[in-house]
Amino acid sequence: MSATPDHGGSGASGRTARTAAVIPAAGRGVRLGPGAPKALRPLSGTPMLVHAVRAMAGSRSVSLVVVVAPPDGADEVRRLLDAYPLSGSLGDTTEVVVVPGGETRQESVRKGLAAVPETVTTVLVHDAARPLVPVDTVDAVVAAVRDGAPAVVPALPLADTVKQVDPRTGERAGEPEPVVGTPARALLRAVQTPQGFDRATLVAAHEKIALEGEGATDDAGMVERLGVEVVVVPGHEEAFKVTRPLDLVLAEAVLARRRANDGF
Ligand SMILES: Nc1ccn([C@@H]2O[C@H](COP(=O)(O)OP(=O)(O)OP(=O)(O)O)[C@@H](O)[C@H]2O)c(=O)n1
Ligand SMILES: C[C@](O)(CO)[C@H](O)COP(=O)(O)O
Repeated sequence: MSATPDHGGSGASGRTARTAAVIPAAGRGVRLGPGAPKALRPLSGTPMLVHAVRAMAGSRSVSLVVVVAPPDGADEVRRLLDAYPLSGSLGDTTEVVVVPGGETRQESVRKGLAAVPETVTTVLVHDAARPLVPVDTVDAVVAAVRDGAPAVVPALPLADTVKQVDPRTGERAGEPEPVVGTPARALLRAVQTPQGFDRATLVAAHEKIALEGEGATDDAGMVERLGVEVVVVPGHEEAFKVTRPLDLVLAEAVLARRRANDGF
C-alpha cells in the first residue's frame, strides 16, 4: 500500500491539507542527560527535530506539519526550522507551523491538534524523538487510515521477554521487585510513531482523556479507551526512540550508513 499525494490544502502551499502531522517536541529529554532540549540536539550536525520534520514532509501525503515546541520556546524553534529548509525532500511545499506545548506529551499533542484545521481528515502524531523513521513506514500508516482504519500504529515484535512486576515504592524503593507475571511474548508489540488517526477519533480521544486526567503513554492508548479498534502495521528498526545516550550513538550510525549507501 502506498499513500496517494495530498491534493487538498490551504496554507503556504495554497492547498487544503487532508493529512497533517503533529510533532510533539516540547520534552526536556531528562533521560538523555544534561544539555539542550532533546529535540534541538544535533544528529550529524542537524537538530533531531529537523530530521523528524523532514521525515514527515518526505511523505507525499503530508501537506501540513504542526511542530509543538517547549512552552516558552516557540519563537526559537520557528527560527531554527527556518534555518534548515525542507529542500531536497519530496515535501518541500509542506507547510510547517509551530505552536507552544505543555507539561506532558499528552497536553502537547492536544495543543498541536488544536492547530490542525477541520479540513484535515487524517492526523499523524510523531515523536520528534523518532527522527529517523523511514518514509515507507509513514506512508504505510497513512494508507491504512485512508483505507478505513480509525487508528493505526507501527510496531515491531519484541526481542526481550517482558516481566510484570510489583513495583517497590516509598521505604521499599530499591528493593528487588517480585515478578507477578510473564505475558506471552508472541502477543506483544513494541509500538512506535507516527501513529495515524481519523481526525475526529483522535480529537474525541483527547477530549475524553482531558476530562479523565493524564495517564496514557501514547495516543492510540487513548483511542482504545474510547472502545475504538486500533490496528498494527509493520514498524521499522530505524524508527527507534532516542531516549538514552546510547540511542544517540545508534542514530549517528544509522545516518552514517545512509550516507554511505547514498554514495556521499
Ligand atoms: N511535555 C512534553 C513531553 C514530551 N513531549 C514530546 O514527546 C515525545 C516523546 O517523549 P520522550 O521521548 O519521553 O521525550 P522527553 O519527555 O523529552 O524525554 P524524557 O522523558 O527523558 O524527559 C518527544 O518528542 C518529546 O519532545 C512533548 O512534546 N511535551
Ligand atoms: C508514543 C511512544 O513513542 C510509543 O512508543 C511512547 O509511548 C512515548 O513514551 P515517552 O515516555 O513519552 O517517550
